[in-house]
Amino acid sequence: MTTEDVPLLAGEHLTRVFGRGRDAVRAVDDVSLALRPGEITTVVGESGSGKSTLARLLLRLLTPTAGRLLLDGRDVTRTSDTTAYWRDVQAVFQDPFSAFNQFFTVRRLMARARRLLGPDLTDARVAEALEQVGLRPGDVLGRYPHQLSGGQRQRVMIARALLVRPRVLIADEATSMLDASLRATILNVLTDLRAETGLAILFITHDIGQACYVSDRVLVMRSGRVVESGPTDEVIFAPTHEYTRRLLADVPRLHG
Ligand SMILES: Nc1ncnc2c1ncn2[C@@H]1O[C@H](COP(=O)(O)OP(=O)(O)OP(=O)(O)O)[C@@H](O)[C@H]1O
Repeated sequence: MTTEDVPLLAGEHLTRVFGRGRDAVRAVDDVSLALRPGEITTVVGESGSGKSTLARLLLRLLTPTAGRLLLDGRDVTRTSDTTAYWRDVQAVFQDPFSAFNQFFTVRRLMARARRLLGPDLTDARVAEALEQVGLRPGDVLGRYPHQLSGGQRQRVMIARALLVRPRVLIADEATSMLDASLRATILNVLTDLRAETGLAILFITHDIGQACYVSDRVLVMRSGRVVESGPTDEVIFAPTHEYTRRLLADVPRLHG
């Protein structure tokens, strides 16, 4: 294998079981995936299919029951240095309002990255991250979360993740709480980032319509397993699995 073939971040046979014996749930069951620079990979599946558990495994917030996590081909499944890992792999979650401390201004929220960045966290770097997501620093830095729109809050979240200049961004239902037009804005922010920074993005959603809009590759999850995966065009326009067809049937405008 040449270095170019080595994925930026790869999960190999990742499995996570919760509980024991008859109550055991295989939330993620033998899932393999590879994230590459400048590519958006979407994981799609219904509620309970294991998407968030997979995200938490990839973020090293959970340890897999089996399987490995490789960063640049290096096994990082059980390395102790999560701080270094989180400089490379960052995340944005569903509800930006609950994730923020309501009593902190945007300036102070952004300053929390100091834990990972130390003195590298400069005003210029904060401004750069906000500009990358289309926000004007002067407009938002002094504001509290409730003084921002839902779309602005989600963009602040993305900016905060970008502060460390990660190479991988995991967006777990990052657009689900937003209405259709704001959702499109955030999806555009993600596609622009991919183009400008070569970021590898894992986009997690229950909505296969969104997968179609942004991604290069799609993995369809059901009951912890990947039932179908491949380039977006193939999965969306020539699905081979009955479950994928069912998900697509709920998006009439794609096939109508
Ligand atoms: N900490 C936990 N303890 C026990 N079971 C869990 C835990 N976390 C998740 N599960 C179970 O694992 C399965 C997958 O859950 P997960 O949250 O990963 O699915 P999801 O696809 O992200 O769903 P949603 O879209 O509703 O968030 C579910 O059956 C869930 O009940």
